[in-house]
Amino acid sequence: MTTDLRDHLRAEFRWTDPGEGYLVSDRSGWWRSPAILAGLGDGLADLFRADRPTVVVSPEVTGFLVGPLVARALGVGFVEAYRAGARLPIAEPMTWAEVPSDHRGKKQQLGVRSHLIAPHDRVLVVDDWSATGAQARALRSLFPHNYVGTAVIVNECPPPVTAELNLRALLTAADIDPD
Ligand SMILES: O=P(O)(O)OC[C@H]1O[C@H](OP(=O)(O)OP(=O)(O)O)[C@H](O)[C@@H]1O
Repeated sequence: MTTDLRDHLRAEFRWTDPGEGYLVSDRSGWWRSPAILAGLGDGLADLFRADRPTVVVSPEVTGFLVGPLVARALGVGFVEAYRAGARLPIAEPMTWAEVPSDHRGKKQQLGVRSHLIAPHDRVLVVDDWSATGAQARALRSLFPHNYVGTAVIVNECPPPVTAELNLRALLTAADIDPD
């Protein structure tokens, strides 16, 4: 099944050329595909099932789409990690982490509602993509003793970052190479 899922992910991914000297990823075909949507939760969950996560945490906004699929596949709950300044302030107490510099070189803050992660929780971070590992590293810093690893669809991080963050992925950069 995972081989099928990987094939579908490769087939439905596009690079878009906005004409400004760089390509941008178009991941919308993944969500539009019934086969991918049906298989993605289990596909990503299987990367960490043996580690027995008890909760999934994902950064907005695409993580809010992928994370719940994985949580459902694992039979656990889901916690949103919000980007500071992206919306009206959240009323409940939050714990914030600095995101030193993401793949666009922009500083950000990611926060979760403080009461949602318990001391015994085993936290799996889920996202669609890891470019530099900045989101995963920031989230790990919020619960360093609870962090199990990060599951993503595409991992572009170099091996030392992949190992440091225990990143596991369905595709590598080579799978979606535009050349
Ligand atoms: O490994 P990093 O360097 O942290 O980069 C990975 C992040 O980049 C993308 O988010 P993007 O900023 O494109 O926002 P999106 O969630 O709105 O797609 C992706 O969804 C990850 O959250």
